Amino acid sequence: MKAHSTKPLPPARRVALEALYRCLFSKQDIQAALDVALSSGKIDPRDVGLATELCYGYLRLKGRIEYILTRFLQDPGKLPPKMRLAMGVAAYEIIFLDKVPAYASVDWAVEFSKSKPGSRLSGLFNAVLRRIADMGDEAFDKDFYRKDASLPEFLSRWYACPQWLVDMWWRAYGEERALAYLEAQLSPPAVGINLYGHPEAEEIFTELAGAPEIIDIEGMSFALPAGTSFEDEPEPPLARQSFAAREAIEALNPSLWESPVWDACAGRGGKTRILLENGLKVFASDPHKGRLSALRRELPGVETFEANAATAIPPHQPSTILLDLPCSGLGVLSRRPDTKWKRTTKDLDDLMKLQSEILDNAAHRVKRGGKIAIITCTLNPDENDHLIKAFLGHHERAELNKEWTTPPDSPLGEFFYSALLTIN
Ligand SMILES: C[S@@+](CC[C@H](N)C(=O)[O-])C[C@H]1O[C@@H](n2cnc3c(N)ncnc32)[C@H](O)[C@@H]1O
Repeated sequence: MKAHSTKPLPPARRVALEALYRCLFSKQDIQAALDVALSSGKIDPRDVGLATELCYGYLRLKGRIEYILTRFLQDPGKLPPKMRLAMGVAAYEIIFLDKVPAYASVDWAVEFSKSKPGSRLSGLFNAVLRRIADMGDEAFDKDFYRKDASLPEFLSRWYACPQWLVDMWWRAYGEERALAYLEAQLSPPAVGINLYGHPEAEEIFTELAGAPEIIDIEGMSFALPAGTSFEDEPEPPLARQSFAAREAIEALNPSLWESPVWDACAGRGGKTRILLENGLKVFASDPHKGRLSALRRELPGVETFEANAATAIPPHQPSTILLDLPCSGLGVLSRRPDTKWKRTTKDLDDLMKLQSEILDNAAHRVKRGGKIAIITCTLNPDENDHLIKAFLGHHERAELNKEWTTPPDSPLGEFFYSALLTIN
């Protein structure tokens, strides 16, 4: 007799599995995938919270969980992808979510396994998930992950990162920094908020300055500890803004830049805000229509146009160009943990090529004696200092004024690189 599930999945698990499937198999960004999955019906706010936690938590720890599954399953690769994902999410709940009793996780996952007609997976799900529930502290014991492993293999399992990334960080940054980066990407980052344009910004800042939970304040931005949640999502004129990104641009002293500034990879305008806050006159462009419309909504006074910065001729000659470059995002895995499962080394090569084309075009467009500011949110020397070094190698008129990187022990949990050049 065929086993068929009749019980629908509980809402948070339905949303999480749909979002994770879209994210991992249709390559959608996790937040976009989650927004789509959440839009399919009215969902209790507690379920929204649990679905979000399952998506981000699972993606942060997916490598560790998959290793655990290989220890209890003869051939996890034989499970259909949706089933393997469901087993992984249930395992994540059992190991990492104290507030969900293990039997509840086993229950929904076993029920879900019956939805594949004729597969007889329920016995397997039951057996594997019960063994995981019996692991107790062993799941948090590093020795469990060392079995038959070289050091890089162990690090890849424990820090839930693909091995090419572990190898690259170790090679490029050395043991101490690589371990700091690996550790940081396992937890959510600090929460950053920007108040530019808020009519009561001054009062709010005076109140906030003494608040014990504030990690840092600068200009119109402040950072709160990871996991800080709000009853309602901040709305304009409040905006979420990575405080580490702010530090990267502030390190280049934007208050001393000359206007007009062309923000040539402006996206939704996160950095545009900081430029405006520094009293600069800005015009902004990006090839992505949706992001540019968000910028227009949030910062209506800014002149914008759609453009590829590798080839565009801007409508005015800029004195300064800000290049918040499209990059591999390996410095912000704490915020976007799906990136580590999707990036390939081929992507890194393609991005480097685009970055150097953008940089070359900027060198031709900026006025003589003007500046180019570069920012990336990645930890990959080829997209950071090596990119700049190669640029300086074939642009005689270019001069490096400053380079900056988020310190590895930053409490913000995100890592940026920035550099300032003068084109003489
Ligand atoms: C790191 S994000 C920018 C974030 C934005 N500056 C902010 O602070 O909100 C990189 C941006 O580069 C844009 N981009 C991608 N390819 C580009 C290209 N060829 N020329 C210009 N921008 C590009 C992406 O659409 C994305 O918005």
